[in-house]
Order: sequence, then C-alpha cells, then structure tokens
Amino acid sequence: MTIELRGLAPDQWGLMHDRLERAFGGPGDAPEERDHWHTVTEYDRTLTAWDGPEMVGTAGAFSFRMTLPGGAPLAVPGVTMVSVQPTHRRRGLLTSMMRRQLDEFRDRAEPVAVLTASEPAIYGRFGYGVGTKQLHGTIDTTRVSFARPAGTERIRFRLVSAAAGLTACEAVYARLVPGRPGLLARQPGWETRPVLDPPSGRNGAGPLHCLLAEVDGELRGYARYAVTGEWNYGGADETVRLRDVEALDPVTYAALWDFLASIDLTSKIHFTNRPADDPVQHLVSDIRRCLLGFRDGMHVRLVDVGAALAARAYSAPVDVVLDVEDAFCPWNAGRWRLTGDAKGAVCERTSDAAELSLSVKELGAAYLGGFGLAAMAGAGLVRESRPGALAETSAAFRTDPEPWLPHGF
Ligand SMILES: CC(=O)SCCNC(=O)CCNC(=O)[C@H](O)C(C)(C)COP(=O)(O)OP(=O)(O)OC[C@H]1O[C@@H](n2cnc3c(N)ncnc32)[C@H](O)[C@@H]1OP(=O)(O)O
Repeated sequence: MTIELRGLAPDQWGLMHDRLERAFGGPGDAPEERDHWHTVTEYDRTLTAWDGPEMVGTAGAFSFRMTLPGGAPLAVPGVTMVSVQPTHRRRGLLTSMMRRQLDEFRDRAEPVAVLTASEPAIYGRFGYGVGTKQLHGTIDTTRVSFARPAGTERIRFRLVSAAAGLTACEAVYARLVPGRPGLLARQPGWETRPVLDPPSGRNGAGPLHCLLAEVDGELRGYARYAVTGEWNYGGADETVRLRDVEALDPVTYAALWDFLASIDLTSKIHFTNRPADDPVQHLVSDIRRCLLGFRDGMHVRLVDVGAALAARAYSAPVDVVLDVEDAFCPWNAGRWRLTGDAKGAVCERTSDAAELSLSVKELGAAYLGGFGLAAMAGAGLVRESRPGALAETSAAFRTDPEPWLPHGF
C-alpha cells in the first residue's frame, strides 16, 4: 500500500466531509453545522491521504489567536478534522499526517499547536499534553441556593433568541478573551458558532435561549441555555442545559446563576464545560449536590520550545535549566535556560547542567498554567536535579485564573 499525502482541492470538500463523518460514525452533521465547517475550512492547511483513487485520511488546522499567561495573544494552529478510514486504521496514517503537520507548523514559525481530542489517548505520543480542564456538573436546584451579592437588584434581565443576542454577547466575550489563558479570539467565520442549534442536536431540549443581564441599559453579562421537556408522574422535572454564562463583573455573574436556578418547572442545571476555577463553586450553598467533575479540555504541543516558553509571562520570577525529551520533534530535545517573570521571558539553548528533566508532553500540559509541574513530578514525570528548582518553576508556570477553552473545534 502506498499512501500519498496531498492538499485539499476546492471541489473535494464534500468528499472530505463525508469521509470525516464516516470515520466519526453517528448520524452526521446537520446542514447548518456542515455549512459552518465548510466556511471555516482553510484549504491551504488541510491534508488528505490517498490510497490510489480513495481518500482515506484527513487532517486540518485553523489559524487561531490564543491568550497566553500574561494576556498576550499568540497565533496558534488548531488541529482539527483528523480522521483515518476504518479500512486503513493502525497502519501509521495518522502518524504520517502528524509528522507533516508539525513540520509545517515549524516552517510557519508557529511555536505552539492546540487541539481538542475525540479521545485523549491519541495525541500524547505526538507530544501533546492536556493543558486545560473542562468542569462539568449537575446542580440540584431544589436543594442548592445561590448567593446574591449586593447590587443584583439593579440588574434587568431580557430573554431573546440566541441569534438576536449574538452580536451584543460577542462584544462581552471579546472583552473577556485577554483575561484568561487558553481563550481564542473569535476569527472570521466563527461568529455564529456559539449559537448553532440544529433541532437534530437538541436531544430532547427546546431551542437555545439567550438571557441578557443589563444595568442601566448596558449589557453586563449573558447566559445561553435550553430547557429539556422532562415530566414524570410527580410533575415537571426539567433541566436547564447551560451552554454559556459570562459576565463582566461578579455581581452580574451571581445574578445570572441565581436566575438560571429559579426557572419555573426546572429542578437541575446541567453543564459540561466550565473553567475548573469557575466562581460558581463559591456561590452555591452545597457544593456536594453540584456533582462536579472534570475531564480533559484543550491539548497543547510546544512546536518550538524556546519560542513558546519565551512567548508567555510567568507568575513568579523563574531561572531554570530544563532538559527536554522530544522524540517526535527532536529539534526541541536538550537543555534550555528559561529566565522570566510577569513582564516576559527569554528561553535559549544552554550547556549548563539540567535542573529539571521532563518530556515535551509535560511541558505542553504545564504551558498554560492549568496543571502543576509539582503534581507531574509526583507521578515521576518531572525530575529535579537542583533542590528548589521544582517548587520555583511549578509556581512560576501556574496561572490565576486557570486556562480554559469554552468550546471544541
Ligand atoms: C483533533 C481531532 O480531530 S480529534 C479526532 C480524531 N479522529 C477520530 O477519533 C475519528 C476515528 N478514529 C480515526 O479516524 C483513527 O483511528 C485515528 C485518526 C484516531 C488514528 O489513526 P491511525 O492511522 O489508525 O493511527 P496510527 O496507525 O498512525 O497510530 C499511531 C499509534 O497511535 C495509536 N492509536 C491510534 N489511534 C488510537 C486511539 N484511538 N486510542 C489509542 N491509541 C491510538 C496506535 O495504536 C499506534 O500506536 P503504536 O505506535 O504504539 O503502534
């Protein structure tokens, strides 16, 4: 079998999407979702794998801008649309596409790549580490009450359709992007993604609503949610399925949650992707009845260790020699001296003795500040050769607030 990797011709998008849907299984995308993916496809960043006349593999990348620790944006490729046909799995096609992609990212001088994985076990071998978490929960709103700080009485709520509220909500979201590592600035073509709501994807819920929270006519926050239609012999037992909730100040944030918890006929709020440090944990009267948990969010790959580590800021002064293992991108392997603080950093090759040793996967996991190097050392994945280096470096890498990405791609 000879597999050839090529780009994507303009008339091949439909075939590529059909192949993707076949590899992913399930009913496939609704027409509006398909249109969205078509709009945002970057042809010059899409790879296809061919076995003779058959397209048997796909992989793409989106040109995103991601907030780094410290608040600066960085251009990052968001790896996407990865698939290998069931007839061609486990013969190294994904490996060859990852090879091609990472070489291209390096040629484009993109020091960091990100992705959201269908399965977390796939990408570690290519040097991606889990860099953000997704907090999920189901809050029993018949038992849990929410704090209402002073000032909530000034907030006026309006309910509109998700589409009608979109422009105003996007302006709020844009103001929040620099404040949390991992957030992606909305790129052209992505504006309507937050309100895509095909009936076939609602799983028993009604349409997506947009709740606007205003003070003196100014929008201060919003929530997007749908309500399921569950009733049983005891009466209504509906669930608020929360998609987004964002606010520019804590009073509005508290008021939004309190509103969501008090919608008639509902008894639960269910959410699948909030930041791990969501302040909602401090608003509730009973955290146990929120059934909180977390899973992997965005996976992060340092394509160029030196440029990536120099691009972010650090929570505390750091001066450390890192010895990095990177079998898949050997240009990163070896020793780097990282010197930085809250204002910026320098990271250069050094022949000085190593103080911390780790693989590029652990460095990717720590990069946005959501996972601690000290915890990874507890698992034997980071090794300290200068006493104190681990505690200093771990503290410097951590970020407050925690990194987060509110959606997949
Ligand atoms: C960012 C995104 O787009 S995420 C979406 C990923 N796509 C999907 O999940 C769709 C369904 N799955 C597929 O299309 C394919 O199975 C893929 C893309 C996940 C894997 O493609 P393959 O060509 O089979 O991978 P390849 O043969 O290169 O495997 C390389 C290694 O990864 C391992 N691997 C591949 N897929 C998986 C998996 N799902 N879970 C665990 N390990 C895996 C292989 O066993 C192999 O290990 P080895 O080197 O120790 O032998």
